[in-house]
Amino acid sequence: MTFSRAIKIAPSILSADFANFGAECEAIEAQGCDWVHVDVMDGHFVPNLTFGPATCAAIRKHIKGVMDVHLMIAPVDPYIDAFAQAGADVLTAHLEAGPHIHRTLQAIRAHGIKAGLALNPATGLDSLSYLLDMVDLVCVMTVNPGFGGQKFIHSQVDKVRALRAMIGDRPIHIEIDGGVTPETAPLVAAAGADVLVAGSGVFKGGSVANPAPYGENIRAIRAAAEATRQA
Ligand SMILES: O=C(CO)[C@H](O)[C@H](O)COP(=O)(O)O
Ligand SMILES: [Fe+2]
Repeated sequence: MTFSRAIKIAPSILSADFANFGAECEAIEAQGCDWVHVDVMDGHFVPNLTFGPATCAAIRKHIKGVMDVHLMIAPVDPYIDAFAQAGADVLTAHLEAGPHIHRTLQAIRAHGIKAGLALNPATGLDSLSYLLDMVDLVCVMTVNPGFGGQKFIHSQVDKVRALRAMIGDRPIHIEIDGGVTPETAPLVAAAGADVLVAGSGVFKGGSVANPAPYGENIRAIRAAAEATRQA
């Protein structure tokens, strides 16, 4: 993975057909997405359950590009090895998921993959200043984690702007997760985000049998984000 601040669209398969993940991943890649975002939920850290490392390993075989795994689980440390071995290119843990996030990030990087740090909407940037040499991606949650299809939380745009200033020239991605649409994408892109996760915003209107809407949705989000970058 070479580092670039170009806009990347990362569809969240939380909004895909759960009985058809392989074909869904192939469809969104064929329709022009950049990364595939995989949401792991444990029913404890967040009030919803999805799947574990075996499903991630199965999905991996159907993704040619970057598999971006978002762990919404606590504790997280006992599962880092399993998700790394499942083929994650980026493995993201939550700052709020345990008392030893520095150790968690070390454990992810020990696998030679990118370490991501996710922040809930109510979490500030203070602790991050001590972790900047340990992260390859910071994920700003623009919804409370746990469900797709929620409304974008506008207070997070200022956080993205402050994060952009804090990161400076370091090769760290800023990822936005939750409520991304052609209306909200320009706000976060202008503030400095480069990875835009979108679940409902990409999958709406389409299916494996009719994937063209996936491409239209991806292009609409990308165009809106890129327009504000150039403005
Ligand atoms: O991590 C997540 C939820 O916790 C999902 O990635 C996120 O919600 C994407 O879904 P949508 O674009 O529909 O908001
Ligand atoms: Fe996510």
